[in-house]
Amino acid sequence: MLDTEPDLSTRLFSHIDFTHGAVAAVSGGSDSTALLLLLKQHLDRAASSAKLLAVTIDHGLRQGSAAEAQAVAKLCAERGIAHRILRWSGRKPSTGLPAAAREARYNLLAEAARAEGIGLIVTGHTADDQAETVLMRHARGREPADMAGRGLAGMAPGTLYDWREWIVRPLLGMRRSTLRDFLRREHVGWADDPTNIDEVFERPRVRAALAGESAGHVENALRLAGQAAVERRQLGAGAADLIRRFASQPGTGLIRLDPALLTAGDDRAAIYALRILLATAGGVAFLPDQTRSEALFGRLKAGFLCATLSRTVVDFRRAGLFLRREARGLPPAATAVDNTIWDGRRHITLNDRADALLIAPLGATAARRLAIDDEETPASLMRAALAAEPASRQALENPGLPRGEPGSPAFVARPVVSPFSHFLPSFDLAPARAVAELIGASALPASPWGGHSAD
Ligand SMILES: Nc1ncnc2c1ncn2[C@@H]1O[C@H](COP(=O)(O)OP(=O)(O)OP(=O)(O)O)[C@@H](O)[C@H]1O
Repeated sequence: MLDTEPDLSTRLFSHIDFTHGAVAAVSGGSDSTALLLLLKQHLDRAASSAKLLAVTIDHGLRQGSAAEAQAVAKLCAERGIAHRILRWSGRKPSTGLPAAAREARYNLLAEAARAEGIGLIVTGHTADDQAETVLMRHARGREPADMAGRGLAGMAPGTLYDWREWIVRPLLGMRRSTLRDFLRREHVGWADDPTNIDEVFERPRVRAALAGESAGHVENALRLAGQAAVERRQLGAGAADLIRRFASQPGTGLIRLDPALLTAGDDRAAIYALRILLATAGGVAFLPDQTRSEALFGRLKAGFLCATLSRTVVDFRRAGLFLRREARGLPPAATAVDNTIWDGRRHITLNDRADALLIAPLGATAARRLAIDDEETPASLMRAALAAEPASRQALENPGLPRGEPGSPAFVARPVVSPFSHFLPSFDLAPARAVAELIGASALPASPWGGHSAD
């Protein structure tokens, strides 16, 4: 081994907090195999008590995947690394297979981490993957105004999964060729996934195109991503600041924006804040379209209105600018499932698991019976927001039960920051934190970078 290699693993991992261990996602390809060996080297030297679990997902999608997983198991056994193979046993869709496989993979990795009390998953995404991602997004050119600030930032160094586990990508600044050189020196082989060169798919096409370009082409793409990431973080910090200064929550499900937001002076950040709040109030995973959000912002500047965007009613009147979930398209009454998200907005925790509990929107009739004692906010708005909150059917039908708030003692409905509750790229930490504080969502888990800021 070259003398420089301990420096390499220190450089890659020393800013990450491994106190609570790590799951290494190892497919058996060159990148994640190198990731595993470099991480093991680092932990042996710097954090020998930290738990390391390598996990390989066998998607069962091509011949040979089980053998590749076994090869990783063998390598791990030789190196004294705990390893698990997890199979994707769910239904395989006929369209959108790569996305479904990715979703299943992250879910299995997160479950494995949770089972071991580990809050950190590391993946082997490289600078080459980053360049491909940026070029693909560039080529698609969707929503140019938005992509300039967000999508072109590429993959974030970290992503919070389900508001719980951090997925960290320590190799994002490393070229694949460097990692392969490392493996060759270590005399460790790797598997080549044939789908990586199957040009039916977009990523392999971009990969092949990049292989024919000079190194400068990749560097340009990475520089572009770096600049876009800085812009995205700045925009997020600006939006977070505006949310803290101008947004409040007068009642459950109701967000009030001080109209001074419209003239605060930073329209880009205000529109970004508005988009995040619209998605949150509506329980939508994606931010509303940039162009429509800009148009809405322009109309708000012009005066009072009532409009709907992203399943959210935007009601601007003398008393203020209010956002709430529209009444249309709420989930029908259904048996509550513990630890699930209701309507994209509320995390449901059941207190009493013995009984089948029916949850339905509270509805306008029941909301009308609730006592509202808020002098500043129109009671009709408070009630309209409460009508879209989850309530147990039992509580609704039993007039003897106490009123005042929807819900029931049988479950807790905790707000979630909808656009970031499943995947929160570290670029967007600041606005996610500001919205979580605003709506009373759970606090974010500690950052994997400890005192360093790599987000
Ligand atoms: N079968 C697998 N088992 C475990 N980890 C995997 C598997 N496939 C991919 N990974 C992890 O994901 C990283 C990226 O892999 P790859 O680029 O093939 O996936 P991707 O579909 O682009 O993933 P992503 O959606 O996260 O970008 C790998 O370096 C590895 O850490």
